[in-house]
Amino acid sequence: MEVITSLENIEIDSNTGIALGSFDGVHIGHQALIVNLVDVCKKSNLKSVVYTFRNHPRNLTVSNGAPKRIITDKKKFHLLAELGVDYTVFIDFDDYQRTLSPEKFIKEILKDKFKMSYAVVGFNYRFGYRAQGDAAFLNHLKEKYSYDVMIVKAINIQDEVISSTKIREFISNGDIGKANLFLGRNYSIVGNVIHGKGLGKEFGFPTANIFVNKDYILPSSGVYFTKCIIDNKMYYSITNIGVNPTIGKNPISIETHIFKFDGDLYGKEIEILFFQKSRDEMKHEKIQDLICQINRDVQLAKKFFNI
Ligand SMILES: Cc1cc2nc3c(=O)[nH]c(=O)nc-3n(C[C@H](O)[C@H](O)[C@H](O)COP(=O)(O)O)c2cc1C
Ligand SMILES: Nc1ncnc2c1ncn2[C@@H]1O[C@H](COP(=O)(O)OP(=O)(O)OP(=O)(O)O)[C@@H](O)[C@H]1O
Repeated sequence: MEVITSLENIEIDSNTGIALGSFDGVHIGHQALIVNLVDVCKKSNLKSVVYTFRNHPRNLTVSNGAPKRIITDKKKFHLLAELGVDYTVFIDFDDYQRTLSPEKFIKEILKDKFKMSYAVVGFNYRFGYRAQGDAAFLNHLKEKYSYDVMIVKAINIQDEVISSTKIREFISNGDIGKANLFLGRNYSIVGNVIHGKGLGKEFGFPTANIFVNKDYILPSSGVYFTKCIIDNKMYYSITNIGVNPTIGKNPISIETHIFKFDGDLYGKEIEILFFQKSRDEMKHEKIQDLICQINRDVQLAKKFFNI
């Protein structure tokens, strides 16, 4: 899959089918839409394109700004490539994009630059200046600009429409089961290992502390059953997210105790896959109580993973 970062000199050697949206999380609804896109493109000899933005459009359009992100750009590209997408457009949502009328967006970008013959959008997709365009409008102009439109109906799980917004809520409430169900895979955090307080080793539970930038949504503070991917190898682990109240006043940290691992991880990128929340973070009276509790946490994780 090729990532297109500028609208200048686009060189795609055939007409295209284009899916439109932010696709944060690439959840089950997004996946269904993209499977349809790739399928229709294969049948009609078109290149498949996902048209998305580097920054969330709500950055420029609403006062409380963009929502926190679920996945990294790298992970998004990886998932889209796995689904068979040929090109992902990944450009800045700037004033030019923001002020384009829906019709101009169709003509000047989708038709003139990408030779679009098929548009694939969800039931609730909106686009163009002040979100004036929607799926029905895209349909309305299809003869004028000669393209077809597929409007994907709402994909639900347990009578709830899947959306990135709901998944962010599940994650921040620690409802990992629901987040995983809607994502169609384990929710995960990717980040580089940084230095922590250096106390974990003393307690007998060394932890890899992960740096995550503040643009990302985080699970509620507490202890989670997790697995870690390090250099393409999977390990069982247990992860604490919180301010470590037993130890004093600390900024929020994400730290993972990895089972059967004792290598040096500083500076390395690791991925933590979340399975279930076990408990909330607590302030213990004594350090010894915290150590006993972590021991119990580890036993529960081993039981959970059947190891
Ligand atoms: C499984 C697990 C559970 C934890 N639970 C708590 C907790 O309930 N309360 C708390 O203050 N700290 C908790 N911690 C965080 C420890 O205080 C932390 O690992 C220790 O301070 C070492 O931090 P460091 O990696 O920055 O050296 C937990 C850590 C782990 C790995
Ligand atoms: N559950 C769903 N079923 C079908 N299509 C969907 C679903 N969710 C999103 N889509 C479609 O996928 C494309 C990308 O949508 P978008 O990135 O806005 O996702 P979203 O989950 O609705 O996000 P948010 O909750 O942040 O608004 C759009 O065309 C949208 O209509």
